[in-house]
Amino acid sequence: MTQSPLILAVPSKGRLQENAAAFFARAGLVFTQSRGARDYRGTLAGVPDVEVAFLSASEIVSQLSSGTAHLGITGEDLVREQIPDADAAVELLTPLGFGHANVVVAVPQAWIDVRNMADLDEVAADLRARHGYKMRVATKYVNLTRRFFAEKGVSDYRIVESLGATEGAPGAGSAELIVDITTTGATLAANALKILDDGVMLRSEANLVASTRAPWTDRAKAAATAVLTRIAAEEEARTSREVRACLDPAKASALAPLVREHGASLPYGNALGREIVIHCRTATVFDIVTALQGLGAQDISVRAFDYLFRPTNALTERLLNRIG
Ligand SMILES: Nc1ncnc2c1ncn2[C@@H]1O[C@H](COP(=O)(O)OP(=O)(O)OP(=O)(O)O)[C@@H](O)[C@H]1O
Ligand SMILES: O=P(O)(O)OC[C@H]1O[C@H](OP(=O)(O)OP(=O)(O)O)[C@H](O)[C@@H]1O
Ligand SMILES: [Mg+2]
Repeated sequence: MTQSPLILAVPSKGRLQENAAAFFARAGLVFTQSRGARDYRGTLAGVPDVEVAFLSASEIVSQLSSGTAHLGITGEDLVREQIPDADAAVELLTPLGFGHANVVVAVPQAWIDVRNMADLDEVAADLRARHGYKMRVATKYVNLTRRFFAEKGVSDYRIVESLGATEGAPGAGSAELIVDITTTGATLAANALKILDDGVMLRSEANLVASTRAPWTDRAKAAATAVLTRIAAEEEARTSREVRACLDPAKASALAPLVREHGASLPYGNALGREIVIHCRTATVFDIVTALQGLGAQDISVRAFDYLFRPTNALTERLLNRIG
């Protein structure tokens, strides 16, 4: 029996598409897509055993949850909303630094006395007494809303499921308040809504997510390791620098403590000759240069890398720890 390949789910539209494609490109992972009318499938150039599925952010969550896809990029908001037992079904391998958005509770700005979740109890009681109906919350984040409102002890409300333009609901009279995602706040402001002081339910961003339920064959594991190793090597490169210098061998004994003090390393060992090579975090470069100058080092150079492959990386370890 042939072992199934790795299914990598990538956003094909919407807010995450461009950034996700750029993220893979940075890691030298290039899609070769055969995007015919119905064939939203592709491969990764030069990485065997990977099948790329181009899907919407929300479909990616469904496929990770069911185990149809092994790895995917999607928003944490959707993971938390769509998967009841998210921590069992998926592993968030790493946040990606894009797709930032907060899931928030927002009410009309005109409600000047309503500032926090506790104030909603009064609103609910008032609506009931004066108009005889339950306070209505418009949202597509039904599960997140139920969980958050329960935590805050607000129970006298009903959810009006919204499929889009949620911010318009209070103005249209179909709900009193909303739960939705916001980034700049422009849409909330345009609809004269304000976020409650304790109304930030989740700070979300795009994540690289692994499914624990997908068929992790040896073939899929090997392909995932190849992909994650490249991603990790790009990140390691971006956050690291190489410092080279010419140092009097008589000063070599001062190198190990210098490197230790700055959390750096001597990847090729301590100086035998005069040339020394240090790998360090970007932020520590100039402190290290100064320290080397203090030792009388000369012709100090600092270089960036394209890729830096370490013997192990946190991404692959995280995945293998989880899927065994
Ligand atoms: N304004 C935003 N800025 C940055 N990221 C956002 C923003 N809105 C949403 N996102 C992130 O992108 C994910 C997908 O949103 P997107 O708008 O692409 O699709 P959607 O609206 O959920 O679905 P559909 O494309 O089917 O309408 C969201 O769940 C969230 O994680
Ligand atoms: O705080 P802001 O920067 O104004 O962004 C928030 C808006 O962005 C998203 O909608 P999107 O444009 O993705 O349209 P959608 O409702 O069709 O998802 C979200 O649903 C908000 O409506
Ligand atoms: Mg959207």
